[in-house]
Amino acid sequence: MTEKAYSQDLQRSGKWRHIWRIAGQYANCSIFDVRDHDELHQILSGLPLFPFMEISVTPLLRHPSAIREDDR
Ligand SMILES: O=C(O)C[C@H]1C=CC(=O)O1
Repeated sequence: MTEKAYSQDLQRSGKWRHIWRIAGQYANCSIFDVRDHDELHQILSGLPLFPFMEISVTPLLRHPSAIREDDR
């Protein structure tokens, strides 16, 4: 499976909620909706380019001042 197909399948499933290109870089900023660290690791390590990637992970949670009920 290609990187694009793998990513788009996960986007359709709702696990990979956002993918944004970082302007001026071959890099992206993505938001995943996962159960736990283990699920995130399984998803990231399944990327065909995983062995060549530099990934940093920042856990996020809903902000108490957020006004939208559903950020999807
Ligand atoms: O282009 C990228 O940012 C790398 C990679 C991540 C998802 C995808 O479709 O390609």
